[in-house]
Amino acid sequence: MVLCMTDLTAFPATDPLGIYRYRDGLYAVDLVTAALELDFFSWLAAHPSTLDQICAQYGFHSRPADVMMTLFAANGWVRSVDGVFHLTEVALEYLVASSEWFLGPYYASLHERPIARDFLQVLRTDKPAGWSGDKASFDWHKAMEQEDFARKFTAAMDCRGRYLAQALAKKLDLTGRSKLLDIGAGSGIYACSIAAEHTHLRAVVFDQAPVDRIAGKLIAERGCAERVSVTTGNMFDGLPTDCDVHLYSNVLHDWGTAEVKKLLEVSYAALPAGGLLIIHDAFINAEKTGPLHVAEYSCLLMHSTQGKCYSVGEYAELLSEVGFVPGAYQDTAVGRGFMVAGK
Ligand SMILES: C[S@@+](CC[C@H](N)C(=O)[O-])C[C@H]1O[C@@H](n2cnc3c(N)ncnc32)[C@H](O)[C@@H]1O
Repeated sequence: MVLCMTDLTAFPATDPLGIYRYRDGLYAVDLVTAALELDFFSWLAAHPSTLDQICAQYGFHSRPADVMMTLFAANGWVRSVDGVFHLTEVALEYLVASSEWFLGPYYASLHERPIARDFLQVLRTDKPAGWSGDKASFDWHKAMEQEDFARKFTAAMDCRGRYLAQALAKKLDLTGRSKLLDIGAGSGIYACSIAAEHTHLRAVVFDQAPVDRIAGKLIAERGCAERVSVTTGNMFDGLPTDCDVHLYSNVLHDWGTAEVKKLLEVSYAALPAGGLLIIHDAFINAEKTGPLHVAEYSCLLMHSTQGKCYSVGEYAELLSEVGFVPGAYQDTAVGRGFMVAGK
C-alpha cells in the first residue's frame, strides 16, 4: 500500500536559496536605516560599548538590540572584543558621519518606510510592531486563531516546509525511535516528510484550532493519515506523553526567552527518559557573527513576533537549564539547521 500519495522523499532539481533569501531578509535594510537615522555608528565609533551600554544610551531593550548588533556583526561592520562592540574599518569609512565616505544621506530617503519607523518603536518598547499601538492592534498569535488568517499563514509555512522538511528528514537519525510529536506543527508537512523518510515511525501533529483542522485535511490529501494523526491543544499547557521524539520546527523563534524555556520544560516533562528533542530553525552561530542570511531573517522575526533567531549557544544554555543534554548543531538547507538534545 502507498502511504503517501505525494512523494515527500523526492528532492527538486534546483536550489531555491535566492528566492527564500529575499523573503527571509526583507526587513534587514529597514533596521540599518533606523540605526543610520539615529546616527548610531558615529556614536559607537566614539564610544565602543557593550550591549547593556548601548541599551542604556538609546533606551533600547536587549532582545531587539541584540538582533541589531548581530546583523551588524554578520555584515562585518562591528566586532565584539570581550563583549565590547567596536566599529570595523569598513563601518568607520562609510557609516560614520565625520568620514568623507559617509553613506548615511544615501539611506535618508528610506527613513519614512513603515518598517524602519516600526523598528525605532520595537527597539524602545520590545513589543512586536503593531501589538502595542493602535494600528488595528495586530496580534500574530491571536490572528492564528482566526480561520482566514490561519489558512493563509499555514499555506505559507507549508510551501516553505515542502523543501526544508525533506532536508531535515534526510539528516535525522531516528533509529530505534517510534513516535514523533510535531509541536506547533502547522500543516504537518514536517511530520509527514519525516514519516515518509523514516518508514518505521508514527507521528502526531500538535497544534491549536483552527490549524488542527487545516492540518488534518492536508495530511489526508497527502495520503499520510495512516501514520500521521492530529491532536489539538495549547502547547504551553502540557503535551501528550506517548511520544519519544519531540520536534519544534520554526516555533521557538516566535517567542521570548521565558516562553522558550517554558516550552522546553513542558517537553522535558512529557518525554520519557532517553527521549529526543529536535529544534529545527534558523540558528545564529555560537560567536554571534552570522550567518548573514539568518541575521537578516532575525530582523523580520524581531519586528513581528516576541522572538528572534536564537544562537546555538543560547539554545544550549536554555536546554541545559531545563535538564536536557544538548547535542551538536547541523546545517540542513537555505540557512536552516537543527539541534538535538537528549533527556
Ligand atoms: C511559525 S508556525 C510553524 C509551523 C511549522 N512547525 C513550520 O515549521 O512551518 C507556528 C505554529 O505554532 C502554532 N502555535 C502557536 N501557539 C500555539 C499554542 N499555544 N499551542 C499549539 N500550537 C501553537 C501556530 O498555530 C503555528 O501553526
